[in-house]
Amino acid sequence: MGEVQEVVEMKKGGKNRIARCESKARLAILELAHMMSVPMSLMAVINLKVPEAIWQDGSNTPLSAAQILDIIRPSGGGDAENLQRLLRLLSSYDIFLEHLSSTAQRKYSLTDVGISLVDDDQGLSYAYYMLQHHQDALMRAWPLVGEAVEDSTTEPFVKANQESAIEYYTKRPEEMKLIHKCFSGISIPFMREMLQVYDGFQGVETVVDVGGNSGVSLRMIMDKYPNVRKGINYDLPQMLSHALHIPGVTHVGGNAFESVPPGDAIFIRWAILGWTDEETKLVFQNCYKALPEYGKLIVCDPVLPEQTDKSSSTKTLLSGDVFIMTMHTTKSKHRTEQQFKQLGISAGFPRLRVFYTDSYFTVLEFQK
Ligand SMILES: C[S@@+](CC[C@H](N)C(=O)[O-])C[C@H]1O[C@@H](n2cnc3c(N)ncnc32)[C@H](O)[C@@H]1O
Repeated sequence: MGEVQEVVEMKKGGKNRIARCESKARLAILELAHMMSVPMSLMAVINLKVPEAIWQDGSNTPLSAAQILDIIRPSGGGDAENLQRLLRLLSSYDIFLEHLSSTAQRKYSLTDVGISLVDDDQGLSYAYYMLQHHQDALMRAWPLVGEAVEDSTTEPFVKANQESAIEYYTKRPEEMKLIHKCFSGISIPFMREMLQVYDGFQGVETVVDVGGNSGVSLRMIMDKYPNVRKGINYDLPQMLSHALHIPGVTHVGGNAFESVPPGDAIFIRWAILGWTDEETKLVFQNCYKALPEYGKLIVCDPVLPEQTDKSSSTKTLLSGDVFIMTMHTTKSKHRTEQQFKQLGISAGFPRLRVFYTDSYFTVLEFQK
């Protein structure tokens, strides 16, 4: 049998189909099957405070697993060989940089990705996003993801935990604290970068941040734009417990599905993904009512590409979409630019300008 004929037979499902499956395809499946080792190992090194042990206030000196163990367990104990196994795996995912000596001794420093896990001077880092995404309640919901297909009336999180995420976390202040740290840890670096390139807050006096949480985005907007003299941080009452004291900012508890306070510009960052199309339309209509003529609704949300390619940004956006389907309502979602445009039009916003300022979040400016 010729080679082409063999491939045709294989694709048709001949009896030796699996045996003849290309080695690249077999490897791809094994990589996916082992994928869980990656986030779990990353969680382990974060919990063991390995990034801080290597970072040491910026020295980032390469250390062996045994040296790291001496720092994280000063009273002794621990298994250096097993720690090294985690470090090797995570080096292959660009968290650590492996330094292999001629005597086969391995040492590890942090890459840029690894450095993003170390707390900054405000006590924030990307580690909290990682920790929050693997909290126990979420880990209980993951095995039920397929049920979002079979019965989309109840989200997997509720099936696993018998209550919605907001009800669950409101009762657990320690876990809620982690969520707030996760939000700020993600939002501050994004806002810093966005404010360098997006100037849509010029000439605006009052900004309402819908779903603003701690108010940290408003603080950064007002620091950069002194013309914004009044900020209203509008969030669900139970989410305002960690609101910051910021001169010029009033924290208002309320539900955007019911109403939105008036302002010259309304900002909604990283909240729409948690809403269904109907809920988003409702909030957009409330924003439309709350804005003056030519007022702006400025949205920052993940925006899906139309084409499904294999880039890491597409993979991250699509895996985030499945996360939201599992943990929020099954019909909350990441959207394409076209879907956002249609939602804007359905609520009365005729114009949309899109600014791709970051590889994950996009700025969408709807004008009344
Ligand atoms: C992922 S967090 C983002 C927080 C903040 N905007 C940021 O970028 O860090 C989403 C926020 O939207 C708020 N939110 C969700 N639904 C809301 C609603 N119906 N009305 C007001 N706020 C809401 C949540 O309480 C939460 O604080």
